Amino acid sequence: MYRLRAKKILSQNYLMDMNINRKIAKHAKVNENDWVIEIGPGPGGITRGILEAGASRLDVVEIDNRFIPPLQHLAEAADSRMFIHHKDALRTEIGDIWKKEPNRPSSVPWHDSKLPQMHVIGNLPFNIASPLIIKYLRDMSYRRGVWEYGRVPLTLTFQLEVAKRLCSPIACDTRSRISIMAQYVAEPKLIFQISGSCFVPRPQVDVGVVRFVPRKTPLVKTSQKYVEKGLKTLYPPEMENEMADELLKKCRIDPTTTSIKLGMEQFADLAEGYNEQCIRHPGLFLYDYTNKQHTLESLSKEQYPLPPPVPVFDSPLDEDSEWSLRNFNL
Ligand SMILES: C[S@@+](CC[C@H](N)C(=O)[O-])C[C@H]1O[C@@H](n2cnc3c(N)ncnc32)[C@H](O)[C@@H]1O
Repeated sequence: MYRLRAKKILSQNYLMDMNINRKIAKHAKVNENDWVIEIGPGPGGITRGILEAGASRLDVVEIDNRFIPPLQHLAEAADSRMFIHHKDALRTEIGDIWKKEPNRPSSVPWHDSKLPQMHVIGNLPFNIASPLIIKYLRDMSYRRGVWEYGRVPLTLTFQLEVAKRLCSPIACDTRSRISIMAQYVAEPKLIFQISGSCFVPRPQVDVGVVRFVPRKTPLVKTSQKYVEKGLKTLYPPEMENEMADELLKKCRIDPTTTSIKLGMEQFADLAEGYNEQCIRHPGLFLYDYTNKQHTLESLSKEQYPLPPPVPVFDSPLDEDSEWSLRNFNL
């Protein structure tokens, strides 16, 4: 009706099959009276699926002005349930969309088994999928944005290879840093796959739909102590000041910040920097501050005094991810 063509620069691959659009809404577990934010609605296929599932409010964030008229058309038919935000999702704080809405569903404490009646859903453009998921995982770990309201589930599409990495179990060659970043704060599940042939135009890859349910408590325990204090326990007393200081400087982390304030990318930097120190100081990797008998010298004579090599996978994520370890000259 609107004679729209896909723009390659916006990675537009539309899902025109309403059975799949309904399936996404169903597997995202959208129920009557839920509130939903959809990222990148495009011509509105999934949008219809969400409205049909009975969402009582749907906010869509779309960057391409060509889609605004058809979305308005849909909004008119949706009995005041749908609101359009003509914006760039990467620059939009989605938590602000509902901030001033007095009738929004009740917030649910993070430790509660129940989830809030809210969802974030999107068939994302592949070129914004990586930065957006990093942003949302970070917001989840800080419990900010929509995650201020509780453990709001997030259902997003990714190219299948990335979806597999996000959900990868251990000891699998799909396991990568993004698996840890996602699984530390959420339980991501690859809920179903969509063949590339279901999209218009057809992308070169298949697609995985991933549902992230935030964990009640992150798996990595954090404390309110200064981060420097915790780091020092990684080293024998004679080198703790120098090594902790070096690591924090390289990662550009304030020593008096608390570990709860560190984002996942800073944890990744610390892990990588510590690994590098362990390679420079054989035996350090085996050091355990609770075992006072061990010295660095005795540990360096053990059979495996160095950390195991870090496996390297070619990943499209490595190229554009903002948390690459630029600080280190390894
Ligand atoms: C892969 S298409 C999917 C469209 C629709 N959801 C579907 O399934 O048919 C991605 C959509 O996201 C939109 N988009 C791209 N970059 C965006 C951004 N930064 N913020 C918001 N929307 C964006 C595109 O204009 C396009 O409509």
